[in-house]
Amino acid sequence: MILGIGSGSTIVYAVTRLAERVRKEGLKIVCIPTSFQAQQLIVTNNLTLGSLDTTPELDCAIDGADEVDDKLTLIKGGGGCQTQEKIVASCARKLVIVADSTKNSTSLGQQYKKIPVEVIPLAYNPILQRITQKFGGTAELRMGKMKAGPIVSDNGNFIVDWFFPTGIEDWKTVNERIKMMPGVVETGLFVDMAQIAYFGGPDGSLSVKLAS
Ligand SMILES: O=C[C@H](O)[C@H](O)[C@H](O)COP(=O)(O)O
Repeated sequence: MILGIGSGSTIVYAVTRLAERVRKEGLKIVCIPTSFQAQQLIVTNNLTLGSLDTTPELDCAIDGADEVDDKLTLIKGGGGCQTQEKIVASCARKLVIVADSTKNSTSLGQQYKKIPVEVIPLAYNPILQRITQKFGGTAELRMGKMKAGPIVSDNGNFIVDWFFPTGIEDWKTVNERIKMMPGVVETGLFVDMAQIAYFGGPDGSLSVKLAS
């Protein structure tokens, strides 16, 4: 199986379990990373590392999410990895989301208040202005906590966080319009990409949401 490996804190649990099964059951799995973190995760768990250069068609990708609505529209990119995550997910026949129950919502904005957008550094200020002029809300350049200056993505770009207003329903159109702005590399909006989401509860319970 060719499997995309997502980024973030939740995917770590899935990869640990996957590595256990590969060891015990001798599963043959090639893992395609979605970030530097995912690559390290694959290597440190002794899984087989692949790339889109050699395997551009994936059976499945597993990833976390910052919020999942009832249509399985996702907000991703809390860790700034949405561009590679979306590329890998777009190459996979199936996208499976693993998250804790706080990420589960009926409509976006109930849990997570912003859409991360990866941008070419030169364009960050015009993009901050265009997004808020077109759609409202506020937007800011993501700054480092330990690093002085802006966060730089794995692709060498900046991240703009758009704190969107309430009431937006047509996320597909919003996503397309933001993507058309010169300098935008990728948004953290994943529309019609995930087929299934698993949510773990604090008591060990599991709930599942399927794309309609
Ligand atoms: O950029 C980061 C990714 O999109 C993550 O998958 C997302 O932020 C969820 O991360 P976590 O599992 O840490 O909540």
